Amino acid sequence: MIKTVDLTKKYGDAFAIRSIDLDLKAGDLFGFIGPNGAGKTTTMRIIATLLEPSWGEAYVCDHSVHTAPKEIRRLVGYMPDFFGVYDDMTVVEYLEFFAAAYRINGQQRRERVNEMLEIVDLEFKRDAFANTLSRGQTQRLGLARTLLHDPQVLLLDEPLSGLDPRARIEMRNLLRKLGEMGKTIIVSSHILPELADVCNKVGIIDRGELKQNAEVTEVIRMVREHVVLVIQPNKPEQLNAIIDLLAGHDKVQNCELGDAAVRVILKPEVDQYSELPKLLIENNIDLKRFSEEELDLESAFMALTKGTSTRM
Ligand SMILES: Nc1ncnc2c1ncn2[C@@H]1O[C@H](COP(=O)(O)OP(=O)(O)OP(=O)(O)O)[C@@H](O)[C@H]1O
Repeated sequence: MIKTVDLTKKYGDAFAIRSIDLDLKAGDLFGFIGPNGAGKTTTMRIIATLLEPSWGEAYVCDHSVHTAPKEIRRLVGYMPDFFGVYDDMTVVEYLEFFAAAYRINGQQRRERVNEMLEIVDLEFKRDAFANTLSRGQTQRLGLARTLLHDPQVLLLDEPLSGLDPRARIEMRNLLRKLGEMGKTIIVSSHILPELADVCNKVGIIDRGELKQNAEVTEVIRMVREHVVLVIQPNKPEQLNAIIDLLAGHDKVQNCELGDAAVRVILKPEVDQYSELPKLLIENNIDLKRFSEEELDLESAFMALTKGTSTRM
């Protein structure tokens, strides 16, 4: 769906981006994370055919930005980080104006605009002046505008920035919904946790270079060399008995006593451990919880990118 090869943009002697390789499939939701000035906007503007690379290639659905920019523009919806709304237009008029620019006319235009308002949950503001919307509502209006021509690919530059926590949750849910609709989405942010639970792939860009680019599940796997079990008995007085039973086991590296549970770190490469719960039950441990500890994406990335810019 989106592919870039050795994509590079220089301004004078300075590299805005350097040799960026991306490969995104239909339905991918790619979190493009990096500090201010890292090169996110530059990359997205090149894919959107708004900026020419110094060298390298970018393809959308196998169309090259060099040879088929018109085709790409039909396939891509780009939402810049800042965009203006017109003072004297209502929400509906604003969307109708842009729908007309996409040559969507008549009854189809009205239907399309209504559909977009429903997707971004702005029907209740349809007759409000666009410049009276909150920041979150304005971002959703921008997204509705970006979706008007039903693009397969969405490039969203910092859609969560400046939103309050509630608006952020709403926008994240909206991103999920668009992912479920099968769109391929690149969404940028300078804050990792904002995107951690929405995306299936994540890349970290820093000073123009892509430092990490992987499936979210892969990142977690790379970081997690050891399976960590969380074992909680119904009766806290059995915590020590759990440690006594497991500490010397040949699959167990270490046990840590917590307030209500024991964390059991297995030896590297051990991922089969069915004998452990059996052992506990045979020794009359009354188990409330026996599960693998979940690792969140932020911790995973922090572990992987030690030494990367601290500006994030
Ligand atoms: N027209 C330009 N002339 C010179 N340098 C530029 C130009 N546009 C961008 N740059 C530089 O290229 C680098 C990448 O900028 P870019 O806007 O892509 O970063 P970004 O990751 O999108 O940052 P932000 O989150 O602040 O938008 C920056 O160092 C920026 O100063």
